[in-house]
Amino acid sequence: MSHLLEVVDLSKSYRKQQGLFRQTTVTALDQVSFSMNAGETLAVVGETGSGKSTLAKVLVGIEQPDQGEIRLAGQSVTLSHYRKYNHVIRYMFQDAERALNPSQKVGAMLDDVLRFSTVLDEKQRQQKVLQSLQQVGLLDEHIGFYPHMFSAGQQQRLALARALILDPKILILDEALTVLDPTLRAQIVNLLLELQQQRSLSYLLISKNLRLVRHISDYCLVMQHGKVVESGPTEQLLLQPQHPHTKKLMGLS
Ligand SMILES: Nc1ncnc2c1ncn2[C@@H]1O[C@H](COP(=O)(O)OP(=O)(O)OP(=O)(O)O)[C@@H](O)[C@H]1O
Repeated sequence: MSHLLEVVDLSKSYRKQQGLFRQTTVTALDQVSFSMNAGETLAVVGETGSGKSTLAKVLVGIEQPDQGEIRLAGQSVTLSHYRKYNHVIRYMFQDAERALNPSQKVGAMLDDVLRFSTVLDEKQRQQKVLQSLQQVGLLDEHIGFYPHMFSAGQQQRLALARALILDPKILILDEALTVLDPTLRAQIVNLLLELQQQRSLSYLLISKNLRLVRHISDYCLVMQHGKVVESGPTEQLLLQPQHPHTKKLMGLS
């Protein structure tokens, strides 16, 4: 049977202007390959600039790869299908507060996602909005709130509701829990684990927090300069790191 997500030889470079006349090329992804199954959590770790966020952006179609292939349940995905597959992979941004439009009420914000990506009628959309708030522990009355009226933890829940409203199969958490204090982080992690069990959701967790990676991920990719330098089951990888970069991230060298 095919994997839920297969990434094959994905590469992406950026051109950077240096001064007036010089351009340099930065290789953000260099032939990255991996796969993941339904209900699994894959962590992507690596130092700043190793290509983690670029990988996330390519997966959700914000950036286009130069080369390589993304397959969802065995089917090759191209950007022209973005509207179709943006249901399947959703992205949860680093900073929930900044990612939420401050001038839009919660109900309208969630409704916009449905209006853009589904053919549901108004009543069905309203039901879906309420459902998505409830599943992350928010209340029906929150539809009339603006994002700034929420606490940091509630904003994180709201960002999660927006990411989940299209019933994705894969959720990318790009340092999404970094800004939270440990108590709030633990609450959101528990919620994520609950949702994963209920819906067989897969997470791609981008994090520098190796304790979190150890706690919630099944597999781990270690990236350096756009390449995957080590990968494997998280427990084993963190117990017996082989690559010098993994050891450095763990503070062992
Ligand atoms: N839009 C862009 N234009 C030019 N270069 C970029 C762009 N986005 C990323 N880069 C470069 O690509 C490389 C990979 O960046 P990326 O943000 O993917 O790394 P990262 O591992 O996510 O880093 P961090 O942990 O700091 O978020 C870096 O050298 C970065 O400077």
